[in-house]
Amino acid sequence: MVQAIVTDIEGTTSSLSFVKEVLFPYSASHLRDFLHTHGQEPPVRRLLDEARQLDGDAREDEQLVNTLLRWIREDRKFGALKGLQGLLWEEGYRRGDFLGHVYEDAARRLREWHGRGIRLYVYSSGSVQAQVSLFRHTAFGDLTPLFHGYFDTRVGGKKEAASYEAIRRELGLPPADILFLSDVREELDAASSAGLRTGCLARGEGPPVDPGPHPVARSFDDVSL
Ligand SMILES: CSCCC(=O)C(=O)COP(=O)(O)O
Ligand SMILES: [Mg+2]
Repeated sequence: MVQAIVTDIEGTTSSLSFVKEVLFPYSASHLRDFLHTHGQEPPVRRLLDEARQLDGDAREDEQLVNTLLRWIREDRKFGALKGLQGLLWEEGYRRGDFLGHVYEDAARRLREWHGRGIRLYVYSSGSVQAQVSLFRHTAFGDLTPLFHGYFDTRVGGKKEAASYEAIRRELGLPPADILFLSDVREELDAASSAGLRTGCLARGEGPPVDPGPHPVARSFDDVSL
């Protein structure tokens, strides 16, 4: 019996285009201003130091900014970049520059599953801060009360079975009682290797999704527990 659902964001609860055409460009165009205003604050400094360690060449501030901008263009999933984006996007949400996109079927079924006592979690490459901000500011209101917890790449990469084993341990449930939802075959394969149930979202946005052996759903309405 499914007791917990762990969901990906981009391509699963939320559209690819929101992430690629709203969030990423926003972080690129606001990065310099954000660092100018907040660059001396301890959480930001820690993330900048972490980014500097990943790119030994980026000793000067300008070089580091250029490295971060390149990582955004290349969609790199480094924790330091994701942490900075999360802080920067939170400002954007609070200013009302955009809302977190969540598909209607996802918002509705997440509410239904929560009402049935199923524990809901998010696992995304976006930082925990970015995940919370997205679900707090949606067209369907604040969805954060629905979630028990959030995981980002601090628990490990999304294509590694060990990450799902760590999540399972944290949830304290048998793996077969946990359903992982994603639009990326390699993530589903990794979750399945750790013994989790899987569901592949193929929403028809962007390049065709390869479901492999995983049950396919065109929306959360098709997800069977
Ligand atoms: C938390 S919204 C931003 C998502 C993001 O930064 C990203 O890289 C997409 O990651 P996902 O694991 O949700 O596909
Ligand atoms: Mg995804």
